[in-house]
Amino acid sequence: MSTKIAHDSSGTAGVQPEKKDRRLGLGALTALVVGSMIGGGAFNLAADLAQGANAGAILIGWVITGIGIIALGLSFQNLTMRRPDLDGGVYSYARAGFGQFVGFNSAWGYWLSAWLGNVAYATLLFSSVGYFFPIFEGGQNIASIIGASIMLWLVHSLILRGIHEASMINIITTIAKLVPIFAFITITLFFFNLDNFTFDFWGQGGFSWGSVRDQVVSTMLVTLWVFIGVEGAVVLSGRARKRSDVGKATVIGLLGTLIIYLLISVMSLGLMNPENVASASQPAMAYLLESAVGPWGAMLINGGLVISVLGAWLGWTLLAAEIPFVAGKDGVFPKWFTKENKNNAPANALWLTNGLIQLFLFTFLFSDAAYNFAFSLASSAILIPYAFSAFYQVKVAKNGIGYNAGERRTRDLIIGAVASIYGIWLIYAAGIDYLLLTTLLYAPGTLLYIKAQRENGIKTLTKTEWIVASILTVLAILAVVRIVSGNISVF
Ligand SMILES: NC(=[NH2+])NCCC[C@H](N)C(=O)O
Repeated sequence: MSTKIAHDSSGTAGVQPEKKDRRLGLGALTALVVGSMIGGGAFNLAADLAQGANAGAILIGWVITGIGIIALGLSFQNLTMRRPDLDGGVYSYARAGFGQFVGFNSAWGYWLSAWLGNVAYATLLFSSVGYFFPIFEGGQNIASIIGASIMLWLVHSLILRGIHEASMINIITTIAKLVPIFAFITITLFFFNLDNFTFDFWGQGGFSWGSVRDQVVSTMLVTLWVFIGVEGAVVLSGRARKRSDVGKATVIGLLGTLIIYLLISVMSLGLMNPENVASASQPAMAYLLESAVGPWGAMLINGGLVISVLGAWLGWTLLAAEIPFVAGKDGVFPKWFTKENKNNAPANALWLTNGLIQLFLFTFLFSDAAYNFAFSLASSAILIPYAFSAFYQVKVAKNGIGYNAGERRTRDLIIGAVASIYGIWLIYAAGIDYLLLTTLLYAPGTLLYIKAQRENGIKTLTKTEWIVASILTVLAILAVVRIVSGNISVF
């Protein structure tokens, strides 16, 4: 993954700093865009989808996600073009369009999602390591927590020393993830059994609107999770050698990723019936391939996963520290977050981020589906920054912000509208429980916002800010009540 947030320390990177002006052809660019979205989610995708849905609903889920994500991706691309001055990443659109408080919450949500995603990566990583070293089996036992903690602080110290993502690391991890995934798709093609795929196609023995709707809804946080990173992927398209390739690379990259995900889920359901896919051990892709070709299949996938997730972990840690750092510089987060060490690493932001990850690693002990829980939270948390970016796209197109006089804007308006509808639909689909949990994570943010505003010389919240903050707090309390009373099963 990669982002447009440029940290002003590129000259001091410990590992080859990436050249800013490296231009790419369409092929290389597409690989980069695809590779930046695929991290770990792909490797357990089939099981995560099959847990709540059968083939028919899964296909519908992909159609909705495809339309929504492409609209969102194109919105990000358009916003990059119309507002080149906003280089703080995703949250800066929310702020430009809807003010400081919305900007703050978008940065907060994006940050939450970034590190919660790494919690998910930790358990996924160790479930794969557990294939080779059974002591870690399952990826969420005490050994895995210790292993993940060591990894966490290793990455931490590397970043404190000033390491950046190097293009070499990107190339290696991109190959390491794409080769096993393509191998999986190609091999399972030969084992595809239409009877498996059509088995109980609509679930519950036949089609019914209510059941299919519920199934589709159940896939939405999963399909979103695997597309997180789309905002950074789009920015990569800007590195096209030819100007005309920028838009093409975005669409081809997004469609390519969609097709890969679609094939992973379809091929898995062709291999065995939905119940068996759903109950495959984590990471499902490894065990599905093993069932077809024997142990080397699992080795290939698990090996690829380990490299892929390590790369993504590093990338998302850099980003997770970068978000509050940049927001701090913009006065949206407290100044505390802007502290750098002598290697120009955002030290305070990094310590807080990794400290929280460490804390959340302990939840593995109480959880029986740690990976699922963590990525669902990461997906829910990112809804605010994504939705407000989509809303801003509508605003930009409607008011002609950054457009030449007389330039046509209808297409962009439609794209923004579709992305906005997708965003709102996701909020509905996330379900009340995840929304309540998310408010629990958003509510404490308000305290930081108040601090940041004080530093800006603004002593009181505005009336709207009070109202929103109060609603958040009430919902957060409700979340706690429901957790304590056992109505939301967190673990
Ligand atoms: N650490 C994170 N926040 N990762 C989010 C990116 C998830 C990515 N799309 C994946 O499938 O793995």
